[in-house]
Amino acid sequence: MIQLYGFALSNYYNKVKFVLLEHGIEFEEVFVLASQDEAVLAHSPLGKVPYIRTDAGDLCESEVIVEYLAQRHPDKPIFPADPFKAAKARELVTFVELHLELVARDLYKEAFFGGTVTDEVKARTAKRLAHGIGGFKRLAKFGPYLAGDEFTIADIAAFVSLPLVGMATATIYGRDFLLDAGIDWKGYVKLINQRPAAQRVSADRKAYIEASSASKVS
Ligand SMILES: N[C@@H](CCC(=O)N[C@@H](CS)C(=O)NCC(=O)O)C(=O)O
Repeated sequence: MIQLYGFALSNYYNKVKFVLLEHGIEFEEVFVLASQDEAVLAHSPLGKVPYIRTDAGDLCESEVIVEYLAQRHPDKPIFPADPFKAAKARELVTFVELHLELVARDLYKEAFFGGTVTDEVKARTAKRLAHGIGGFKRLAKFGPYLAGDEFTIADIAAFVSLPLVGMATATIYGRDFLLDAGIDWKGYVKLINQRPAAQRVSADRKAYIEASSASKVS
C-alpha cells in the first residue's frame, strides 16, 4: 500500500492526499516534517514533503506523484480522458503552482511564521504575483470549476493553494491580491469543500493547527 509522508498543514501534501481520497485509492499517512535530516533526505532528495513510498521505491514532487497515481490506476479519472482537456487541466495546475503559489511562497515566512521578509522581496513578489494573477485570470474559467463545468485535478491544486496566496497577500500588503483581481477564492473553496475528500483534508488540517497551537501553549 502507498505510504504518504508529510504533514496536514502542507498544501502539496494535501493535494496528493485529496487525490488519493477523491479516487478511493488506499493509502497510509505517515507524519513527517520537511527536513534536512538524512532520514528524510534518503527518501526526498531536497527534504521536502510530500513524498510517497511504494513497493517500487520512493517518489517526491506532488505533480509527479499524481501522474504516477494516474498511470498506476488507469481506471480512476484522475485526469480527463480527453487528451486536450487533460492538458488544459495540467496547464492550470502549472499556473496555480508555478506562477501563483511558488511566487507567494516568498512571503510565507512573515505572513504565517512570525519571521520577516525584506521590502525588496515584497516589492518583487508583488510584481510577479500581479503578472501571474493576470495570466491565471485569462486562463481559469471558474465555470464553476477551474477548467469549466468539470471538476479536475486543477481544482485540487487550487483548493489547497489559492487560500495561501490570498491570505499571504492580505497579510503582507493589506489587500488580498486574488479578491482584488475579482477572483472569489473563498466562494470557490466553499464549493470544492462540498466534496467529502476536501472535507477530510480541511478537517485534518484544522486539527493539526489546533494541536500545534495547544502544544505551544502548554
Ligand atoms: N514542488 C514540490 C513542493 C513541495 C514543497 O515545497 N513542500 C513544502 C511543504 S508545503 C516543503 O517541503 N518545504 C520545505 C522546503 O522547501 O525545504 C511539490 O509539488 O511537492
